[in-house]
Amino acid sequence: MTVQGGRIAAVTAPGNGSGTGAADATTADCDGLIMLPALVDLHTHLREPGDTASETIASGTRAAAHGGYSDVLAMANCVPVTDSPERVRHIIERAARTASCRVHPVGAVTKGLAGRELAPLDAMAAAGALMFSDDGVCVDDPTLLVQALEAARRTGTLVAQHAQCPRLAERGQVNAGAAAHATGLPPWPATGEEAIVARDVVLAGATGGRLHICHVSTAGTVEIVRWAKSRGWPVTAEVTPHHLLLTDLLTHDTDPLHKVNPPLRSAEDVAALRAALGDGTIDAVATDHAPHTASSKDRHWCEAPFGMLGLETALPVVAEALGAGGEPDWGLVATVMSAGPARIAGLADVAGRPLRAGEPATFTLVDPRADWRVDRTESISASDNTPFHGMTFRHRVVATMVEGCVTADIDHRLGSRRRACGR
Ligand SMILES: NC(=O)N[C@@H](CC(=O)O)C(=O)O
Ligand SMILES: [Zn+2]
Ligand SMILES: [Zn+2]
Repeated sequence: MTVQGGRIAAVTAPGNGSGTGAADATTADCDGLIMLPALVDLHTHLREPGDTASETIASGTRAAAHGGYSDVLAMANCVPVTDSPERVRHIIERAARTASCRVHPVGAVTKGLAGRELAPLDAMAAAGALMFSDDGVCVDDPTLLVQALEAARRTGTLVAQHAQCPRLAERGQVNAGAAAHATGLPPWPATGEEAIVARDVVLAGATGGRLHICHVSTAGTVEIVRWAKSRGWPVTAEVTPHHLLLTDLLTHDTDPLHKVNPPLRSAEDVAALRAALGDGTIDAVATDHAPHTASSKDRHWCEAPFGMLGLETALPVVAEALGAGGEPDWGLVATVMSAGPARIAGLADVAGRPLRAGEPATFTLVDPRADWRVDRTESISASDNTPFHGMTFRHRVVATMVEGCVTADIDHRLGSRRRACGR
């Protein structure tokens, strides 16, 4: 491939020379690597402002670039909450100065994520918010959700719901069933997710406002989303890499590294989630990258916060989950990690583009023979709460380019462009 002026100038077949040879073009030896459109994450927690000990826009987006991402949507549960046009603009301005990938703020649905009063959604959309979510908590009041969905329809945005019924999952810590029995910890039942999703898809259908379901974790939710889509309702859904690979068996050890919302579920749920990605019921993989400091995670399970890292390991984990130890369907991976999320966020003009001449040079390179052993001490994120520590993955992201600028390059294959871009 040849890149010029931030765009793909020519695509050459493997082993077929290096393109145009123009003086200002850069070529790199990528033989044996897989090239994908750079990834788009609908669900990242960057923690800035508020909790910069666990992550900053700079550290989180560096982790994103090393994970193959060109774009992340930054969730609103910062301190202060992203619940005003000023807060949206503040994040856009901070990202312009410090980020290694494009950052798109998510606006809160309710002021302070308190679930009582609608935030100024129209003004936040005008300021650049692409999506609205109270993620971390559920928008429990259906009248507020209806108003938010109406605002989403008016502004061409969408509402992402953290589906967790506050009453049904009130004290929930681990998946209901075997994990709750083995650990003695309070159960977090599938109904706590499914009851909210069933209600909300009806509201999306009634209002015509686009609804996105965050981190789907159960086979029952998959069925509800499938039903909603069959009715033509404006519903999309995401699944996390960890819910595609890990099961609730891991939580039996009560290591808070395995504590996440929603909880890790059963092997049957994992199988249903994989199948739903394959048949299009689930539209996207989203990391729900949730950094937490070592001191906050190094506590008894019940006192530790929910959440795990995701950006740096997402691609290898998804490749493993979908490829069963071999090569996954890379077309499917590109759809669910790049083009699909770009379309949902309204970024399809700039992200998730096909890799052909004339398109932006925005791609990621994957080594399919890396046998990469994840080591939490090498985390690029400011936190290291990965549940994949010590696991070996066949694939590894080795470089990322966004509009011709190198944003990650672990083997220095694309080195010359980094200097040209001043990053
Ligand atoms: N997923 C989590 O377990 N935690 C997230 C919040 C969320 O996504 O619900 C966080 O912000 O830490
Ligand atoms: Zn959530
Ligand atoms: Zn989240």
